Amino acid sequence: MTHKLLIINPGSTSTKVALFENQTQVIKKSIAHDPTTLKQFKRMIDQYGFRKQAILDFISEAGYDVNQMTAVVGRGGLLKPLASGTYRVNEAMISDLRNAIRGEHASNLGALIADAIAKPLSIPAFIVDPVVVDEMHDLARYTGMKEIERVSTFHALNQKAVAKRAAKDLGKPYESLNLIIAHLGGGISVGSHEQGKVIDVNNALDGDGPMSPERSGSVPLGPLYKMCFSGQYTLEDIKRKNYGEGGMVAYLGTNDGMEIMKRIQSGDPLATKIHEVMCYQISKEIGAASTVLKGQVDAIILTGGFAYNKLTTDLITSRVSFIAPVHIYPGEDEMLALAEGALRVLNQQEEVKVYA
Ligand SMILES: Nc1ncnc2c1ncn2[C@@H]1O[C@H](COP(=O)(O)OP(=O)(O)OP(=O)(O)O)[C@@H](O)[C@H]1O
Ligand SMILES: CCCC(=O)O
Repeated sequence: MTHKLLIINPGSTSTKVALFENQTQVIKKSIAHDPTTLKQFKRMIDQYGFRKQAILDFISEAGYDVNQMTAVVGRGGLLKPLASGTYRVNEAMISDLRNAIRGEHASNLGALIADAIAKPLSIPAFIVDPVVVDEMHDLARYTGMKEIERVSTFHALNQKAVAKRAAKDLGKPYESLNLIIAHLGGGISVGSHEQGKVIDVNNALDGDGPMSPERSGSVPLGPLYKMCFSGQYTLEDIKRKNYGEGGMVAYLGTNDGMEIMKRIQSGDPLATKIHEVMCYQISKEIGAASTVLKGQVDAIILTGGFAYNKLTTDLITSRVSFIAPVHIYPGEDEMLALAEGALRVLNQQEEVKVYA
């Protein structure tokens, strides 16, 4: 049987859309959203109608009929912590995403839009490996502040997909390998994969880990709380410094890796320095992950948009290759990973999970 899948992957600056016939991608587009248009929406949920219409317009302009779809699959958002897998979109999930119970993130729109398209067609809507997949071991959950617990929030979909691809290339089951996977995107997460489980990972959304193109990563607490109580900043100002206007954006005014590379090539000393700092911090996080895995590391994998850039991967490799061989899987496999997650359930190779 041929399953016709509509795949929806909302990101901070774009919505990626694809149609799949079983595992074959028929069309794909990354619909870029103008940052000034997005800024008009106060909350993420306010972008729902705008993004849904952009998806439907793309499908009809490409000459396809949404009525022919047999399932819709969205990227999963900030839900309660979950086991890895494929989940049917249900009312509990819709309600938690609408109320942003774990915060605002573009991926919250994946299930909402998938459900809105699927429901009138009486076809199922799914999410796969949302950003809250939680396989962390107990030790990783503690901080030094009793009131604050570490939670697992990372690029679970791409990390899991790339891990399985790398395992195949290494000729071993994912469940038999120890891998460190660094996703280098707009946000950065470094996961310690121990025999098929991500037992520790920095929280890519919450000021934890290395700086990224648009996030601050960890900063010393003392100066931060002085800033918070100085009266000079609102909570929103501080949040933006951590997320959206931190990292490369704070120092260089852009989160665009290509632009930063151009500046480096033209000899810009600040761009060169800040890029090196980001690579240094990523390498430190990889070093920390190697201790989580007690030095038993089969491979280090660099993935995400910045992994396309040789200067970035060379700088990181020069610091971490003593730990394990470094493999580069640039970009992301998220659309295929979403399609495959739905197909495993539709073809009854895996049981669909229920969000409660
Ligand atoms: N060839 C390249 N050289 C340098 N940087 C690049 C290249 N290609 C993409 N990038 C940068 O990678 C980043 C985006 O990566 P990616 O597409 O993985 O992230 P995203 O999907 O926007 O966010 P996230 O991965 O955090 O969800 C951007 O800063 C982009 O400019
Ligand atoms: C938390 C993973 C997704 C992101 O960095 O935006």
